[in-house]
Amino acid sequence: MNKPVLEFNKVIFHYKNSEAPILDGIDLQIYENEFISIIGPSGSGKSTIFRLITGLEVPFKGSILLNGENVTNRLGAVGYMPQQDLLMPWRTVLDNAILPLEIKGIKKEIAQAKVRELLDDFGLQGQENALPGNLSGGMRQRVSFLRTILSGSNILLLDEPFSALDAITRLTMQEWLIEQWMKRKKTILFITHDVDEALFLSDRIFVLQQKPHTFIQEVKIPLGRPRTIRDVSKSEMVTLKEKLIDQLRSKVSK
Ligand SMILES: Nc1ncnc2c1ncn2[C@@H]1O[C@H](COP(=O)(O)OP(=O)(O)OP(=O)(O)O)[C@@H](O)[C@H]1O
Repeated sequence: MNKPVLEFNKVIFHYKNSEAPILDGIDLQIYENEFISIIGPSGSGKSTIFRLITGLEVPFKGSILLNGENVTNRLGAVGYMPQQDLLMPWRTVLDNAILPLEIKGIKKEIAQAKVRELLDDFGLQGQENALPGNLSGGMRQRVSFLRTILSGSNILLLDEPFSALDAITRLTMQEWLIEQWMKRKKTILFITHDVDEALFLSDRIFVLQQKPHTFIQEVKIPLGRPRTIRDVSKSEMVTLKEKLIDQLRSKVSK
């Protein structure tokens, strides 16, 4: 960990059609190769933070720096993977995956060759001509992640990517994601409602409190890497989990 790749400096934000502030002077630093999860009750502002990072929304005051620069159009500068995979049902795996390269104007054959190199790593070997409707949920999310990686950005925003998967597939996908993250040296911001998932994956967890947020509470995960799912059952992790659940529950009941 060294230089911040993403910084919020005193960011104040409310939606145009509402006076109610969501962020009220937030400072954040996210470092190279970090894995950060964001948890918080529904409506607490997790997706709003992603919308600000991508530039879909603009701070009322303050600045957001990406790789040290105050770029106004950040949409193409970060990789964004939405909750729904948004794969085009009429396009094959290969042709869905090449989309970010096509948008950049790269020739179809060159883009396809680049995707083919990655199919093995993404567990999609032999599936390149399959249509999304014939893939399992886990495979669809791997195609979607492959597309996000091909954005070429060092910062990836993943919005609850595994929430629709069954428990076993979800665990396999979490382990696979960590492998890919370590191999590709990306910085990941990951929204989840699942405390276990956040504990297993993250270096730090941002816990969203009551709106408006004047600061964001963060929890450092006391586990090294590589880690296994069993590490999350260690007594210190169980205590941390209970603390996080209590905090989230108290916010919901307020
Ligand atoms: N386009 C919008 N215009 C006005 N208010 C909005 C808009 N989008 C979201 N909000 C409000 O901003 C607040 C934060 O919403 P946001 O979607 O960021 O929450 P979230 O934590 O991602 O919720 P969830 O977990 O349900 O996805 C909510 O009160 C929501 O109603």
